[in-house]
Amino acid sequence: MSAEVRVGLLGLGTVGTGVVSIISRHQEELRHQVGCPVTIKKVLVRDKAKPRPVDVDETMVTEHIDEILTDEHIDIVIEVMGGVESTKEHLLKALRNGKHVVTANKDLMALHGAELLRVASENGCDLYYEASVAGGIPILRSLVDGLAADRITKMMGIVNGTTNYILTKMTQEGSSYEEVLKQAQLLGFAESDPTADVEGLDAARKMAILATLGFSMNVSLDDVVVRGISSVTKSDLDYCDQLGYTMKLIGLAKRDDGRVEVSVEPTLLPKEHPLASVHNEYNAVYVYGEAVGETMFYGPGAGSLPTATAVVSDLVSVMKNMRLGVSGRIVQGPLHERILKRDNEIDSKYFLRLRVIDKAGTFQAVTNLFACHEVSFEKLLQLPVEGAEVAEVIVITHHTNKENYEKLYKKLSELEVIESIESCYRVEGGR
Ligand SMILES: NC(=O)C1=CN([C@@H]2O[C@H](COP(=O)(O)OP(=O)(O)OC[C@H]3O[C@@H](n4cnc5c(N)ncnc54)[C@H](OP(=O)(O)O)[C@@H]3O)[C@@H](O)[C@H]2O)C=CC1
Ligand SMILES: N[C@@H](CC=O)C(=O)O
Ligand code: NA
Repeated sequence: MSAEVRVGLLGLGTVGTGVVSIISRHQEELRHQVGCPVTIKKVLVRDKAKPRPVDVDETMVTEHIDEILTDEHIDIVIEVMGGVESTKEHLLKALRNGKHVVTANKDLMALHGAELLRVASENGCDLYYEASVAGGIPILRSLVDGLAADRITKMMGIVNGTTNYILTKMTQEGSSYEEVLKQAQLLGFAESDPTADVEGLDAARKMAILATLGFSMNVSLDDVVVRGISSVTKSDLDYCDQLGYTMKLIGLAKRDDGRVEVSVEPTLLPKEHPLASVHNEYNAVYVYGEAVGETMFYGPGAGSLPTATAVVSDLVSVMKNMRLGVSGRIVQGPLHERILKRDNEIDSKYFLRLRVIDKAGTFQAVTNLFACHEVSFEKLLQLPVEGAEVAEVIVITHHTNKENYEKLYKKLSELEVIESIESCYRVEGGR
């Protein structure tokens, strides 16, 4: 190992500027841990002329990625620029050129993680990606190291900062969806195209990564059932509140008898549930292991310095491996075959908001359908709608399986006395 470790940084946006700042401010701590100074040698940006909030020597900044990927003096590439296909090619090139890689890119890891890890291993290189899931929370290393002895059966979490920020502000301050999304973008939480955040795809990518590591099986993005928050309304949030629930975008990965379900959807949690009090851009992941029982990991899931902490901590791991001569340790393939649960094996409670015609017999028609599908009520609320001959019926069901629920939903949508199904959500926690 040379007298200093030289880093090439791809990207100088929200996360990249955090990385520069931590490496410069915490140089003493870093040097103490790895035994030599850490230097950023080159930084890739799209537009050199753009003003930057951190001090970076102009001569270090380039718009040409090959100046980093082929520089034989660069030991480690940090990728915080985003992108999938071209970024994958760049990182493969870096690995084949013997450079270790640290990335925050969940889009890339969820789609091409297995290939990148294989190429890293073939080239004796490390590839770390802690920042890709739940920003500053050290969740991947907790699964891989801290809980290595256990068999994980459930992971449930808030893994997208932007949507949690939006739902928090809509619930607590009555702000509008559009207004809060703009704030989340300004604060640097949202992706460059925030569709991935609000439609649940960003969280789905993270859940695929978590399930792959936690369950030791190849869980792909296509295996994740995804629904975002863009259709959640203020009235839904008000009803949740009245019924004692909080709405969160919940990522769920469950394993029962070797079969798994992985989903991301807006979900009602009882207000006393530990995840219900995770607000703003904060994330939290609940992990259940057969031996350890319940554990919970909490922290900032997005933002410059928190995310950069995960990136620079990975950098420290890479440097320690270099010093010990154990870089590119054999990557273990998955232990288990990935078998998805069938719908009749997926168990949950559900919230339904129905707009019904307010006349005699309606209620009975609705309750009959529930009974026919073996779905029973845990909570039921009927409210007249002012100035209209309709009423709103809000139901929280007892536990049922997804197959029954979906059959019921279809029949409800065809029932004459139901004007519309305004909304439906999964309900977790509680009895
Ligand atoms: N923001 C966050 O809180 C978190 C982000 N991440 C992930 O980290 C990565 C970076 O996110 P973030 O910092 O927010 O993104 P930004 O959009 O803020 O920054 C991206 C940076 O990469 C540069 N860049 C992008 N594409 C290219 C390209 N083709 N060639 C050269 N330079 C390029 C941009 O250059 P220029 O400045 O000139 O435009 C910019 O400096 C993403 O993968 C994201 O998903 C992960 C966890 C949290
Ligand atoms: N856009 C993401 C950033 C971190 O992964 C989020 O909001 O969580
Ligand atoms: Na993390």
